[in-house]
Amino acid sequence: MTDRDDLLAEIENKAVVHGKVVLSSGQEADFYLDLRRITLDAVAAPLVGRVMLDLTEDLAYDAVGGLTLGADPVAAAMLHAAAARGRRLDAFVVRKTQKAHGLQRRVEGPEVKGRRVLVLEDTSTTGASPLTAVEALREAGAEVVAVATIVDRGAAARMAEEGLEYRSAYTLSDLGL
Ligand SMILES: O=P(O)(O)OC[C@H]1O[C@H](OP(=O)(O)OP(=O)(O)O)[C@H](O)[C@@H]1O
Ligand SMILES: O=C(O)c1cc(=O)[nH]c(=O)[nH]1
Repeated sequence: MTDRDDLLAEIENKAVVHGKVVLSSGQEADFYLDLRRITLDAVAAPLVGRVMLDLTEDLAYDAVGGLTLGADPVAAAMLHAAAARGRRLDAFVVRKTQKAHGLQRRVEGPEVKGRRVLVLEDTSTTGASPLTAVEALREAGAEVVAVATIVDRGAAARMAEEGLEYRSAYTLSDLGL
């Protein structure tokens, strides 16, 4: 079994919830993928880090993150998996709105200005969330090299429209959904 196989089994066993739900976009669906049950799980999170590093190993970037909250533990998992491989990889968090006090930053963590960054998601349906992150990162002076998600629910066309390189570790068909 590879990390990719092991993570797929973890997602199938722990994250798939059947039943009517309203999604972030307002669309209705018959199932939900609660990837937080994966990215915050002691067994699955280390797999997330390695699988997402493997998925993007041909891309040149040195910081990862995305729109809080779904992207945050994915970024942390990649940071730690990279460190275990002897690679330095920073993480960042894109706030949904700019902080009004303190340093009033929208992108938190080590400075991203002038750096090549990978935008992350746990799952993408319309792609609105990673596009919000892309916009904030470009405003902060970062160069976005690609968007990567654990499970794609249908955002590939939107990403292509925006001219963004897009990777997903799994699609719904991998999950039999
Ligand atoms: O591709 P999209 O249409 O943007 O939908 C997917 C987004 O929805 C979920 O987050 P949610 O908006 O529920 O917020 P959260 O991360 O704060 O839980 C998920 O973590 C993605 O970020
Ligand atoms: O589109 C969404 O909001 C969404 C779908 C899904 O399966 N899981 C999730 O966390 N968000």
